[in-house]
Amino acid sequence: MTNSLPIPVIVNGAGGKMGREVIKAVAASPDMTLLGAIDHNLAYQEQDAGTLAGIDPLEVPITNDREGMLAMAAQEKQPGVMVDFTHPDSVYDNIRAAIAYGVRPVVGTTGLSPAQIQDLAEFADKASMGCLLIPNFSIGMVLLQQAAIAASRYFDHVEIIELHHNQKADAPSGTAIQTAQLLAELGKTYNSPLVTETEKITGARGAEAGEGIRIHSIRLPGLIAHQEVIFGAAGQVYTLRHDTSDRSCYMPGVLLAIRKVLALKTLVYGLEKIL
Ligand SMILES: NC(=O)C1=CN([C@@H]2O[C@H](COP(=O)(O)OP(=O)(O)OC[C@H]3O[C@@H](n4cnc5c(N)ncnc54)[C@H](OP(=O)(O)O)[C@@H]3O)[C@@H](O)[C@H]2O)C=CC1
Ligand SMILES: O=C(O)C1=N[C@H](C(=O)O)C[C@H](O)C1
Repeated sequence: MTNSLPIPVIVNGAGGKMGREVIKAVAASPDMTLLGAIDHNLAYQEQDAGTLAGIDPLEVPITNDREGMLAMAAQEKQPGVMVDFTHPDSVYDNIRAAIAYGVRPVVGTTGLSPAQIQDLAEFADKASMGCLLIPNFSIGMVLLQQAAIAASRYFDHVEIIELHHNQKADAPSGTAIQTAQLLAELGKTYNSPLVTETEKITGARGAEAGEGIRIHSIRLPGLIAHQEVIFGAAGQVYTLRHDTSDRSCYMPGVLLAIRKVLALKTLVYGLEKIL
């Protein structure tokens, strides 16, 4: 039996689809306490985070005062964690602010550029602080990516299709970009063209994500988050597919990341690195 204090957690983007799930998951975790809930949407100000998430009140009012909340976390006996599910436009500033206050970021928000990630890695290094950037918190997606890496030894042709709800701000998805990176890092070039291709409508062949890998993004109401990695070779097609039917699938990964980030001293990218 351990008598260590619960991990103080701040949720940024608390009123959003993922923020509400995280509030429920943190509230149900005995080794964590919800210290604060941030959201810039004025409609949520002062609302109780628990009530908004659909559980019992937690006596944590939602605020848009990020600096005040981080300053409060910096006063805690235990190092705090900020879970960020906000927006591609704000996540970079949120991460820098958290690190500056000694609060460890666990980041699900996608859309950071490679230059921003590099800059944040240097910032975390200088501060000797852990920071987790996780494009996808579901175990199923890690397994799909591992299967794709295994398949790439035998297939030279691959394309990625990602399908999401139509409220998603960034395209392609962070997961699709990471999947393409994992395949590109294996040191081969895919999809050598057999003919000279002409796009009659720009974008018809998707976006080139490096080493010949193409990503196609679909946005429709009715979808949550889905990805296919399709390999082709003479006479056969091998399709890997992951479907999200409920955002609760991300929560075991989020809780694991909150626990793991405290022991890190650098920025780490990808759930597979902490499993
Ligand atoms: N890594 C993973 O496993 C997953 C990652 N995601 C990513 O997480 C992010 C959020 O997704 P989702 O919850 O669906 O999005 P939502 O739009 O449902 O939620 C985001 C919330 O954050 C608020 N917000 C936006 N900007 C700020 C800011 N600067 N400060 C504080 N609050 C802010 C929004 O308010 P308002 O609406 O008023 O702008 C909204 O309430 C996206 O980048 C998405 O791709 C999503 C699912 C899984
Ligand atoms: O916006 C979403 O919903 C999701 N975003 C992440 C991404 O961009 O990869 C993770 C998951 O696909 C859900």
